[in-house]
Amino acid sequence: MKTPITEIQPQIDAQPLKRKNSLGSSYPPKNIILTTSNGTVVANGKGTGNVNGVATVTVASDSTDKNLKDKTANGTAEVNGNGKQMANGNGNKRAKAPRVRRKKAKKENPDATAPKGVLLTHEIPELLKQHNLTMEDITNPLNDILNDENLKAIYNDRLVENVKILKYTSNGDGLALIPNPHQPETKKQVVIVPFAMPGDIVTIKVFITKVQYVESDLIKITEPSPQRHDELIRCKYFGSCSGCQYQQLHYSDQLKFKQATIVNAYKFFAPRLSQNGQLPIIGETMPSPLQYGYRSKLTPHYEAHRNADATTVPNIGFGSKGRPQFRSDVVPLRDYPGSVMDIEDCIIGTPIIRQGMKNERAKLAATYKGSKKGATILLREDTKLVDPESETGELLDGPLKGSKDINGELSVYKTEDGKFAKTCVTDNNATVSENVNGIRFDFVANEFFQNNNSILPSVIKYVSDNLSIDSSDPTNENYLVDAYCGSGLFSLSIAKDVTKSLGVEISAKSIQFAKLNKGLNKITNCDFIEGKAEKLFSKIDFPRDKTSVILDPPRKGCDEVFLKQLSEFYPRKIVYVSCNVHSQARDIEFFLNDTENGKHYEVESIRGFDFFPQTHHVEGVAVLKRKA
Ligand SMILES: C[S@@+](CC[C@H](N)C(=O)[O-])C[C@H]1O[C@@H](n2cnc3c(N)ncnc32)[C@H](O)[C@@H]1O
Repeated sequence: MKTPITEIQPQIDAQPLKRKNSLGSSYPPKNIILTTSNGTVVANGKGTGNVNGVATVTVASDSTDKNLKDKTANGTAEVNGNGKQMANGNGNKRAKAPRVRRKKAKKENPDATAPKGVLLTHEIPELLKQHNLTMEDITNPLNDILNDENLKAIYNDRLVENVKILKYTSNGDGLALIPNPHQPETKKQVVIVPFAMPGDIVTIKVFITKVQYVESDLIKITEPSPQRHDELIRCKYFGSCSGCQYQQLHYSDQLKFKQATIVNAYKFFAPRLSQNGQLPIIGETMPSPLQYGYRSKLTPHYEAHRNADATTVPNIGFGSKGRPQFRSDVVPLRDYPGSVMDIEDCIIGTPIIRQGMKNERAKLAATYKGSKKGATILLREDTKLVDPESETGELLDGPLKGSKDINGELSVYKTEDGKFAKTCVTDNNATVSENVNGIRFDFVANEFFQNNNSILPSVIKYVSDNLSIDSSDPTNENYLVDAYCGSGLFSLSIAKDVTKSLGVEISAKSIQFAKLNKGLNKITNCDFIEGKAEKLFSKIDFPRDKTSVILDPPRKGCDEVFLKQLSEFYPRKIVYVSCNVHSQARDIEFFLNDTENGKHYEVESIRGFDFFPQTHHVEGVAVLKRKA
């Protein structure tokens, strides 16, 4: 039996309380806490409800709320201004508010120069500016959505038609504006649509809401962009596999979009240089000689089975990007639990890497007995020089090793010119070789080495041409500093034109191989030291006016300590090679504006190199020279 209400103080409205969400509209909250005879007093679990007064009520002794029942039998409970409840009955026990945890959205705090960081700090604000919108106009009430199933249903899992894709993100995803489903008249949402491109009009399915944007799957292209040429798509996994974004584009358009990525990177991350007219026009992107069949390393993987005893061979391949459907009529995708797609072949891989993938998949299928763990399979090309003098095709760089086919035969690919024999190595710790311009580079299979051999000769030539090394007169002295040198690619490639070079690299293994490669190629004028790039400056005794510097840092770029020391050293020329044009732009902005000698430099040129055709990636090469 319910105990009757003894008192309701006038401060509180006995009408059902409604919670206001941050969009300003009311809807019934989930947690009904107290029941009165004249109405329902409602507050949410954490007591953040819209309760403006204090209510003292007798709590039903048969309340279904266990907390209240236990703690406040025969007593009264107060709802204070914050919606918190306190018992003050004769048991003198204070009832705790029911513990209903409110879900809180996780804060997204990515590195500013990573794709998500670029999206949040630059691409979305720019889009809003171009469409006269404020951040408030597109902000989603994520905390409310997470705590309310009705609201969640309104926001997520919905089809939106006639979405016009406005631009590409730096990650190669389409970006658009759509009406906010809860307040379509007044508010909008920024939506990310992988595989859609600027100019497409599409149907999408929104599947998740974040504070500043929503993510969606591309369902249908109702009106293709004039630049879209789906007939160019060569891979049956394109449009679901997360590896490629640009297969539907003519190659010349891929290069243009990559040029635009660099333009944006400098606009976003070098605003002072941009505004002061201190940047050159971004050059055309240098094409890759091979647009498919170029990748000398792939790392397909598989996930652990949810049921550890299951012996079904898992999907082996690459991650899928959502669950798009726009190509489902072309490629019926095998149902894949988890996010890894079953990929039999990857056509951006070199011939021997593709063969290795086939071999390793077959091997796993034949031997798989269930596993609690997933794994990554390394597929790395190993290139051995064939002795041009030998009629039997003897090798010069040691024996062949690597992935075998199902008959146990080592798979070998011989290049058409007969110069090289290639295998696919799967052992992470094996030593492999690569040959660039006749120079042999050995390195450990899972350590860094550039992945597109076909473009390396033109990259090395471009870097070398821009170092201002004048080797026409042998009495000229030219010095080279190779920061982040890996296993010596640039130093050793340019060694013949310089008096002396010094490379620095943090990976002990890579340095060990840089030294070995120097010996293998009978090069004597290159030194290598292991350590952080800053360590370099205490070791350099090269004359600064005759020294050029190559920088080729990892994605995060250089740190400020290094850039300050570089500026103090004051070399005649700097060529900055980067796989992340955003951190490159940030570093160049810092170097020119915020280091001691930065003001004495100018940016001579910036252009991209297409190391990864069919994908959004672009390598940037920027050249800095001293003004005098
Ligand atoms: C993009 S790779 C370039 C390697 C080489 N230039 C090449 O083309 O083969 C970047 C290299 O920087 C190295 N590295 C990362 N952080 C470093 C640091 N603080 N100081 C020196 N080297 C670093 C990595 O080990 C990696 O080999």
